[in-house]
Amino acid sequence: MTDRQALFAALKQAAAAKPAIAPLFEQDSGRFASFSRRAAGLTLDFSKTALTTRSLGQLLALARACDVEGRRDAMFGGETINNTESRSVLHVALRNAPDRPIAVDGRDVMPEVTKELGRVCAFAESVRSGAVKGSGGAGITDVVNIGIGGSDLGPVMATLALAPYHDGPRTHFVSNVDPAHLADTLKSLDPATTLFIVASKTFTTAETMANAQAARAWVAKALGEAAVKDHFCAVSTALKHVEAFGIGADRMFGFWDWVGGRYSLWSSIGLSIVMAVGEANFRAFLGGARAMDEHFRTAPLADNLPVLMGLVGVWHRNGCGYPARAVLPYEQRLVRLPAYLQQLEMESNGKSVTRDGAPVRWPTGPLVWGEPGTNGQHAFYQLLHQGTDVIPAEFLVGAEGHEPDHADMHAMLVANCLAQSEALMRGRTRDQARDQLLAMGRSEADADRVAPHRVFPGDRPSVTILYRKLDPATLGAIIALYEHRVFVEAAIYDINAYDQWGVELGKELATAFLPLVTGEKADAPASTKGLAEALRALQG
Ligand SMILES: O=P(O)(O)OC[C@H]1O[C@H](O)[C@H](O)[C@@H](O)[C@@H]1O
Repeated sequence: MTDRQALFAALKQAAAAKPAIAPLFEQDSGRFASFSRRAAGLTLDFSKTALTTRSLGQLLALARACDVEGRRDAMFGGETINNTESRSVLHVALRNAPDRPIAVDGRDVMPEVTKELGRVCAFAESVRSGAVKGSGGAGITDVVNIGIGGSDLGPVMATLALAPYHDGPRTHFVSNVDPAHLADTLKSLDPATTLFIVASKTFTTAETMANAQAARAWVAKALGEAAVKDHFCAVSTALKHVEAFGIGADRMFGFWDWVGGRYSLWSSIGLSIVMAVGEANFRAFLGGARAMDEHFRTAPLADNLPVLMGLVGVWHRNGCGYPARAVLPYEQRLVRLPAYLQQLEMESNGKSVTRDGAPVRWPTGPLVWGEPGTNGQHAFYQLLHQGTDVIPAEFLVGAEGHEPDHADMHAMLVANCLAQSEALMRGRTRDQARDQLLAMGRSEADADRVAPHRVFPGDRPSVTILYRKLDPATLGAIIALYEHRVFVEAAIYDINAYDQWGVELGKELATAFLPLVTGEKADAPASTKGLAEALRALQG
């Protein structure tokens, strides 16, 4: 058995003796080349970390000891690696070449995957062309995806990311059970030209069902009950529930229990994406992910982008003890990437027991958060540069934008991205701060007083992901890179990344507390009763 505790202890030891990052570039002029790798149109630069050839070697040995390759092959081979739900984990099948079989329980899933993708694309294209009409004969101008979690975040993130490729109906997303979300969305829509996609793997999620019923009532009120069938379609694994809602099998698009919710945007859950950007772009998106899958499956560990990104994550979390990481896309259209990654990474690797149910004895997934640059620079970067915690940063930036008339602004964007990783690493000493103040004409006394506030400790690590342009294939490769990075970290932590029992307790209590909130029931735990009573007292 792998003695992970000993391996993590050794990693901590190595991290305790880690060198300062900036001088590593002085000692080795080839550091960028040695500590960056390219695949599937992406370049991963991890040279601005404290990793050395030696500590990287140690991390690669850790990956081997934890059998990352064996686990990876088990996933691609359709084995039941989600052991608490007894399921395979096969989002990779959704973008696999149709002629390469992947078997679950001895049966090739590729024919059904290919067929369902064909149905999704055909339906989306007929909505886009105007062939699918509303009940009154008008074409569809607006599509509203009703879903939450994995049935929302992926499509939201991807449709925003691919805005330059939109040539279909406008897409909207309603997720929150707060009725404000639906109300604000419907305000500008015409029921006669609106199509709702009810997206839910289980078709039992309370928020989604409440929003779907409210949307259904909105359509029925405006157009009559008979119109509902023309204004709804569904994406789910639960045909019976979909039929009970009143959506026919021809308007239901399926997927399978071996697709986790947070890994599902490649499946029929991507219907809203196809509506927005069309079949060819969606297939290019799948193609980008497929290229990353091929790379992850076949490249040696030392050249393997998801493996290296996972190892950098483990180095920072378990070696250096950093509690969080920031995702900082210098790409406005990736505005929802951090939220998407929060679900992908934190719902997958926010676990405290090993696959066998024993308490883990090492930290698992970190807190993930972020915002696009340059906006974040004018908000929270202060803490990244001068706060008391070191928070490794992950920058993403493209060589080109989609606005050729504004290449000058794109150049500013890129310069800011490069400046931030350099500033985090380089820092500024007290003497440098003092000299700068003197050069600005401040008195010696003033310079002495202010200099400590202008010190940047530096030596703060980052990785940078570079790409040519955020096109569909590139987005696919980026998302697949992050998915496999989660996989690598989970393999090293020996946890099951594919269940999410931690979301259950709150849901159970919400159901139990509803009568308390509506005033039908008075007894409740003392800790909650006071809040419920105070809220009721505040009601107008
Ligand atoms: O797609 P659904 O079945 O409606 O599930 C939507 C979401 O809800 C759950 O609470 C899970 O935490 C998520 O992993 C899931 O994506």
